Amino acid sequence: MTAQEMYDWDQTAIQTSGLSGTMLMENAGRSVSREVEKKINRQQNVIVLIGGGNNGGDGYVIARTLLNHGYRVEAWQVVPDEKIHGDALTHKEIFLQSGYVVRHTEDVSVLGKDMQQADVIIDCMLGIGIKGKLRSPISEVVELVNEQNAYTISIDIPSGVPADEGFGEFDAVKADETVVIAAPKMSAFLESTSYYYGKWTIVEIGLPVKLLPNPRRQLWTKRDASTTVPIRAKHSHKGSHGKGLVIGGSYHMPGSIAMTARAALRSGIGLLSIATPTTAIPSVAPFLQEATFEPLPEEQGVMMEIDGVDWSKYNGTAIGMGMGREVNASSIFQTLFQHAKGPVLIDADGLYHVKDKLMKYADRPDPVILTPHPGEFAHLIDRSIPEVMQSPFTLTRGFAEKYGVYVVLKGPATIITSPQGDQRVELSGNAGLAKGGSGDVLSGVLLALTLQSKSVFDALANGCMIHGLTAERLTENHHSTTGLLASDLIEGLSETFRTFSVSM
Ligand SMILES: NC(=O)C1=CN([C@@H]2O[C@H](COP(=O)(O)OP(=O)(O)OC[C@H]3O[C@@H](n4cnc5c(N)ncnc54)[C@H](O)[C@@H]3O)[C@@H](O)[C@H]2O)[C@@H](O)CC1
Ligand SMILES: [K+]
Repeated sequence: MTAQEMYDWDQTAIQTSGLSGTMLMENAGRSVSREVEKKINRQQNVIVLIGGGNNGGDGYVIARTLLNHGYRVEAWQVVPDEKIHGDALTHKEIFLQSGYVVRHTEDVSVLGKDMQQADVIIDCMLGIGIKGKLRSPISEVVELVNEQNAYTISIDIPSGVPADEGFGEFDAVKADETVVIAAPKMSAFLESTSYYYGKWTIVEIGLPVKLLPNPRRQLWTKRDASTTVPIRAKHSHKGSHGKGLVIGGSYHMPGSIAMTARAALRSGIGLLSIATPTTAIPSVAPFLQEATFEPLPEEQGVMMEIDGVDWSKYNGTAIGMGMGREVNASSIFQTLFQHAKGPVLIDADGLYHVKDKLMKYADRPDPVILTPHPGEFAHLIDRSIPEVMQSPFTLTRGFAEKYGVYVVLKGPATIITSPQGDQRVELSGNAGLAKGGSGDVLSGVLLALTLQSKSVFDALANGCMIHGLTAERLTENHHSTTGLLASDLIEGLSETFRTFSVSM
């Protein structure tokens, strides 16, 4: 969610449900404490750092709850008294009237000395209300926190991190973990900000789900996948699972198309054919006994055209992997969009070629799916990679709506956007995927699932999850993130599918 969506949810709840701000703050503090108590023990010295807004108010509830439960806690208010007001002031008073002591000092170095004795720091200085550069004294305290060895748990957001996307430079607490209140904010998913969160978990604080504003963004979970990954019917035949065509490869680059094809086969596609230059076939064929071939006319090892393909045989296509940049793209994409039936997935070199052709073709009745990494997406929209990384949600939504396409923006948090602008974020995977070939594998998984699912959107989210979970599982067992190869992923897919459904 964005900060504004959070405030709207909060306000609607308070105005219409009868819940008050102080009740929600009590709930938040208690839910967070329950989570924090899993990580700390009563011998440890805990410091709660309290700022001037409602994040600080949560801090007062957390400090009181932990003290009531017998933990060793010091509550440090890091802003002057006049900054504390509203619900936060109410909870400060409850804290004091419970017989507990608030510490504050004009001199940050006194707090610094105290922090050196701390085993755990709970950071409740700033949440979604941060505006602009950090001001004193919080700026100094943030610096101090980051110098300590203490285990740091931030509440809602590591203090200093902006809630929303679109921000550049900032200073912030580097948390070991973050307990997120009610719903993850956009910055939990961006490469430049997610690092500050450490590991994060979400706590529920009693905001009525029915009053949730619809952000049209959803975190895709295993539970979502388990109800939507296609189940193979007992009496199905090969034709019911899709007849896919993958177009790509070249004499010098035959491997990527082979990986896409093999991944599609391992993801349950019914029939698969590979359209690739004639001279590339001998090097690809031995890995793909289950596939058939559409030999393409070529010049110097790259495909020239795809006019000879028998389109009536296929109901879905993936194009681009290893096709090279020297091809006659205009002719190839014209033929493709004129004749290909069913979904068309465009990846890798295909994305390079399709840039100025999208306007013309995206109004086809069947879905078009683009699967760029940030570099490829930056090229597509004429922006820099840092700009893409700073605002991936807004930029992909704008693009998908403009061209009427699905976009799968790949990364540690993969963002999947529908032509209507609905978005899903998928978080599985690890550094083992940051290698050549893993994108080719993903394309194959996505093509196969798209042809077997009722919903393209579900297929894309599930495909990303299965791909990522496979990497996680393989690196837990035999492999390392260093040594994991894209081809290992393909062989690992089968096992991942087993975990998802009984008869897939
Ligand atoms: N439904 C909700 O949204 C709920 C939110 N709660 C908490 O409330 C937080 C939001 O509260 P607020 O809106 O009061 O915002 P914050 O508590 O995040 O911050 C506002 C305070 O920070 C100061 N500040 C802003 N920018 C600063 C900067 N650059 N340097 C130094 N100080 C700065 C402001 O002067 C103000 O005192 C959430 O993050 C969450 O922790 C909970 O209390 C429960 C309910
Ligand atoms: K915080």
